[in-house]
Amino acid sequence: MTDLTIELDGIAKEYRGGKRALDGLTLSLAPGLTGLLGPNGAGKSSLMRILATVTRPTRGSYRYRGADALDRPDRVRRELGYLPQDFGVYPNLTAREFLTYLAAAKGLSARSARARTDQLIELVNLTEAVRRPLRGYSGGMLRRVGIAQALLADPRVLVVDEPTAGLDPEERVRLRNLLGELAADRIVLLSTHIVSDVEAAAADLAVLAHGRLLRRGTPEQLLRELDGRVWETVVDPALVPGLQARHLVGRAVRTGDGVRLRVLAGHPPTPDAVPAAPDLEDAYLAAVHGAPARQEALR
Ligand SMILES: Nc1ncnc2c1ncn2[C@@H]1O[C@H](COP(=O)(O)OP(=O)(O)OP(=O)(O)O)[C@@H](O)[C@H]1O
Repeated sequence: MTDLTIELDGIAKEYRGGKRALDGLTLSLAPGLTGLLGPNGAGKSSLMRILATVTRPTRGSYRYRGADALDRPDRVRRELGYLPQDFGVYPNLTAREFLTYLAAAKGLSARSARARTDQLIELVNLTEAVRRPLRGYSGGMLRRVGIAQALLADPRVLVVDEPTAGLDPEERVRLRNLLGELAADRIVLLSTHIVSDVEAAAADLAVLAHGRLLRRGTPEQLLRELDGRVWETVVDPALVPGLQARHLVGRAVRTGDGVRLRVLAGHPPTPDAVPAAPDLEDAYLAAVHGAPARQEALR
């Protein structure tokens, strides 16, 4: 069988009215969990809709398992599960009714629809809630229903758009773990604008902003780019705007004697600044706001 790969090359997406959501994006994906990180409006949903063949790019090529996916979207659809950001359910149906209905709509026979639905309900841990109408489900439970529907046809690729939005911390962790497990033998692409969503689970990160891929690599690679460039300093609140004008300033925490800031800079931003170990929040900030990475890291 052909290797499970996705290759996007020079993908651009312009919407009517001239809005350019993607601007020459090149990205390849292999089995495992890839975290697609980017601020609101970065183009994440546009990219995911293109992958799911819901929309076509204005330019560029999309290959799935080596074959042209834009020519034959049906081949991709058969093997790709997609959870859109605005996934809606029928509130009066139970999870089992809803999933069985969708399975039938996908062409599964009644018997395999029932069997697959039961299997997925167990996989996403909704067994106890399965007899209750969806209107009573929490945000996290509804996302798990969404993941289950994306898995109905046992896809090789799973594309999930901001699945952790609106979830409480416990639900986030559970969903991340589930996606991590599913990525053992699938391509899983998870978009988010929250670094901690992908910090623990994704060994592969892609940072997108303004329709462009700004960084790609393992968390360790992204962190290494910032070695020696992250500082912590405690300053009087009145000095914060001045520092922000000169440097990229990350997290700020009020302390008894001022504000503790993380600052990204090539030299100590204040006389008493101390070096700090870079974390992924810093790396994300640096990527999105264009702090210069060390030259060798960019090659
Ligand atoms: N159907 C559309 N028509 C016109 N503009 C669009 C359309 N869909 C998205 N856009 C615009 O394209 C840009 C990228 O949007 P997209 O939804 O892909 O980004 P995103 O990273 O998913 O952001 P968010 O997290 O806010 O959804 C935004 O400026 C958005 O307003």
